[in-house]
Amino acid sequence: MKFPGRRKLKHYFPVSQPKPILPSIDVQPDKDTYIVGLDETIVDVVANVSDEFLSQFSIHKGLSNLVDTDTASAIYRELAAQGCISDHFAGGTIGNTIHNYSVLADDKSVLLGVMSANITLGSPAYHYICHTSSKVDMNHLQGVSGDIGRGITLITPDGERTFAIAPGDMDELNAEHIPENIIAGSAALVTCAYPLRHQGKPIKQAMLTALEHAHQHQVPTVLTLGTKHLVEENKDELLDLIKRHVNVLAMNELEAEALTGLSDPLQAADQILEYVDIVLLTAGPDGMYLCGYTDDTVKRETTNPIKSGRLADFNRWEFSRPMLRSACQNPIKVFSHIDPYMGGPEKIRNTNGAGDGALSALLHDISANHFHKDSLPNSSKHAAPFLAYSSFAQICKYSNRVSYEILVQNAPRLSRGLPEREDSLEEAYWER
Ligand SMILES: Nc1ncnc2c1ncn2[C@@H]1O[C@H](COP(=O)(O)OP(=O)(O)OP(=O)(O)O)[C@@H](O)[C@H]1O
Ligand SMILES: Nc1nc2c(ncn2[C@@H]2O[C@H](CO)[C@@H](O)[C@H]2O)c(=O)[nH]1
Repeated sequence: MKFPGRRKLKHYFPVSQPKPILPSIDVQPDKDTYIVGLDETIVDVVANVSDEFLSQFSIHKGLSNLVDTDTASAIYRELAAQGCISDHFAGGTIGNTIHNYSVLADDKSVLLGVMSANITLGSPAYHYICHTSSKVDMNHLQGVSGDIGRGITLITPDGERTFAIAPGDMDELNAEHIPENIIAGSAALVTCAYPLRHQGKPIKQAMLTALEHAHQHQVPTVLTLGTKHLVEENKDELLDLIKRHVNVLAMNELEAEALTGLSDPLQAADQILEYVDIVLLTAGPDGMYLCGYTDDTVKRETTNPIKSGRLADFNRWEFSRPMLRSACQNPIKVFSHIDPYMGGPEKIRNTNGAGDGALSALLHDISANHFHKDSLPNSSKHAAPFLAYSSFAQICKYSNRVSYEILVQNAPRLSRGLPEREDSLEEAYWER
């Protein structure tokens, strides 16, 4: 397990202070630290198109649109005819998140979902496996006779990404295929709201079963909202699911507004904290918010400049570490915000996966805490039952840095981890 590291506020990078030494003799190698992700298995077919192309096929810009096989084939034919397909990547919002987690933590994650039982060269399943980290354990996938999903990812000239999803067999995951013991031993279970839009498909029950197992075994549950119209269309069901089963909720500002009716991210996060323990809210060029709870007795005041928005002095306690609300005797709400790292890349060609990247950093911090607690249960770091290894402010910096990396790489999955120390930072920073 690689640790998330410390980052200076100025650049949000790791600094050179010595890292805590972890015990080497008493680490039990057979005691894995891992997270579990449940997803619709999707391969992204990436193409650059005009805004008119989206209108031609009645595709809503910026959203994830479900399309039938005929429409997907027609779009694909048109893209091939125009010669604008630029790549095939493994995708799926949770597939991306756990791949990135495994790259950042240099450690194992387990993917639950379906996979074509017979994989031929060049098929969607083939591309999925080729582009997934070898640290993602795929031994618990359920075999299906058909194809996994295809997510035609249409990038418009402004860098915005829009999906046309042809589901294939991606929603055929059965509840009987969910391994309770694997979930029970994990540091967190992460899944997304997308299965809710496939009423009548087995994946929805599989997801609920996985969440119930996690809940039963006190494994933190993490849900990402996916896309705005999914939230609008399934709001009541989603809220019910969130209140019953979810500890950490991740979303962008549009999804937060769809859920709460509040366009101000801080106010939306404040309301969502009535249902969950941690909110990760990304807001594109406005950066991101990480909000949650800590106990009044262990709260820590920030030394960063105090910020005010719709909530006054909202980041005052951002140096505190997250806790479950139910683990606090006197819970207080904590809010942290960060602007995009270095103002964001100079040119953004494609924003696909920036939010997934932020979530993978938060998961890394949660699992590092789990690992540290297993290894050194008497450490002062565990004087209270914290949910994460670092403070809200520190996790914000880490998540933001990972989002930046996704944006500059122009791909939703990290091809390498972050450097421990970025020595050339000063030159790179001032040269711009
Ligand atoms: N235009 C931008 N300029 C600077 N930074 C950006 C921009 N867009 C995104 N970012 C960075 O990436 C993070 C996540 O972006 P965003 O809110 O767009 O995620 P998202 O909509 O959930 O993306 P996805 O669903 O594709 O993963 C932001 O918090 C910010 O740090
Ligand atoms: N699981 C799932 N992922 C999706 C869907 N639509 C888009 N995505 C993924 O979202 C990722 C970006 O966040 C892309 O890599 C897409 O594959 C969907 O309907 N289900």
